[in-house]
Amino acid sequence: MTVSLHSSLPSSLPSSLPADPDHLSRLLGDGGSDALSVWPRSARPEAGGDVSVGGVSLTEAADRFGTPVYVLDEQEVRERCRTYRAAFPQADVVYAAKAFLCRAMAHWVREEGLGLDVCSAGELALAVTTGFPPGKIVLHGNAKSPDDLRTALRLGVGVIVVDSASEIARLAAITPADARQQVMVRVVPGIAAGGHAKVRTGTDDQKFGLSIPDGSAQHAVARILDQPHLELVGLHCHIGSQIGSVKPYVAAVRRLIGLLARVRDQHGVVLPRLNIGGGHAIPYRPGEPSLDVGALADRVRAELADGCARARLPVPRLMLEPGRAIAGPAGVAVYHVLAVKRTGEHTFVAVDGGMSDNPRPALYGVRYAPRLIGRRSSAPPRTVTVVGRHCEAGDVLADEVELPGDVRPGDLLAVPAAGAYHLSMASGYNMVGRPPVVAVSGGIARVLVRRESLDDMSRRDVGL
Ligand SMILES: Cc1ncc(COP(=O)(O)O)c(C=O)c1O
Ligand SMILES: N[C@@H](CCCC[NH3+])C(=O)O
Repeated sequence: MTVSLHSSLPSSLPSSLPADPDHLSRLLGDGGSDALSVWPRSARPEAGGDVSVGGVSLTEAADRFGTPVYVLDEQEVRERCRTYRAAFPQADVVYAAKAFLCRAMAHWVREEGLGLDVCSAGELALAVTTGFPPGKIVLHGNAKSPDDLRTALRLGVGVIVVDSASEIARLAAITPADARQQVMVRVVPGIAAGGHAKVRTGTDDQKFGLSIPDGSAQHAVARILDQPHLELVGLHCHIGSQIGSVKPYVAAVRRLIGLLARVRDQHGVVLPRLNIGGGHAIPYRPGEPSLDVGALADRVRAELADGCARARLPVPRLMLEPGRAIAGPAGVAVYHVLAVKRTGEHTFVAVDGGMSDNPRPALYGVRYAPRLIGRRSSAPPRTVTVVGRHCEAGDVLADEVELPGDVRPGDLLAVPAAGAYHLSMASGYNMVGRPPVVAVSGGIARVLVRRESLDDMSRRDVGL
């Protein structure tokens, strides 16, 4: 099966709307068929250079909610959840909340049959207080605080993924005598994969997980098996983020099966579950690769079947944790241009957001594809650098992108693929306030998370 999350527009589009990406691009005046490939599939050109998402005009959304504003296409999120469910019908798919979490998001992924991966008491409490079943939640973290662990036990999370030796004793000490907490061990399989050095977590000698070669993973397994109130249900790995190929996952599965076999040989215990984490790549600019979820499902299933047969193990139940690939492509950020500055070599287009709502270009050098919306321009394109409003020269949102040469203050710029790791990593820098999140679906816009106000910020400042 080959299912690409980006390959086509859904067949259920209203017939009055053009369903051919080439046609959409021509209407938008940008020529190539690739131009809309990184937008939510509901994106449509509208009169006067506007674009709608989920049937809602982005220009109107900017007017109504102010800018910067993050627009999240509910159906895109739901369809992405369904793609995973269809590709992995026998597996537990849990959405990695760190990509983006709010109450509505928790509802959507639950309604689509996914579990949730959280990594703090905060993410956990938000999910549970909004009705997410705690048994479908997995708790992660390389340094879980006492509060994280206590909250997880109190609320009854399904699985805690142990990430260090010291965590085992801490967890065992606070697990109630009449309880048995299910745990997995996070293993480092020794595989380098991921879109940037800062997001590669599959190699030894780093802060995440427990190494196989130095014996830490096996040691953790033995210690957990000694704890009467902990039930070891499987192994976990998360090899990195923004991974565009299935090969590293197959290699990771092979190594984890090796460890499952050693656990069986040493302890006589057959672990029933295997969690291969998330990390599936999405394109941020037209032409960039995405991970083929169908191919991943096929190859992982085949490797599990072969590897387990060779090791004479039953095939464990699979778990996976996509974050970015569910939320990322569903989001579009909309900014107003505040200033345009031409220097000797560059044109800087400064917008009313920046690294406080999207730190990713500054952190990983990620490149985005902003576009002018809300008016048509016939001006020839110019290569510009879209920058933010923050007090850093490195506050760049999109380096070296082509925009119409007459881009000017008051214009609107929309940045697609903005749904993951923007607002969840947003900061209070310069006290500009974090932008709102507006859900769009069926022509209706509704605020999910309101804009952070000066009042919100000043209420925390309680000293004199
Ligand atoms: C343990 C774990 N699972 C899942 C994810 C989700 O990753 P992604 O959003 O790249 O799918 C992460 C973040 O990289 C993670 O650390
Ligand atoms: N935050 C990162 C990836 C790390 C994911 C969490 N382990 C990003 O924006 O791409």
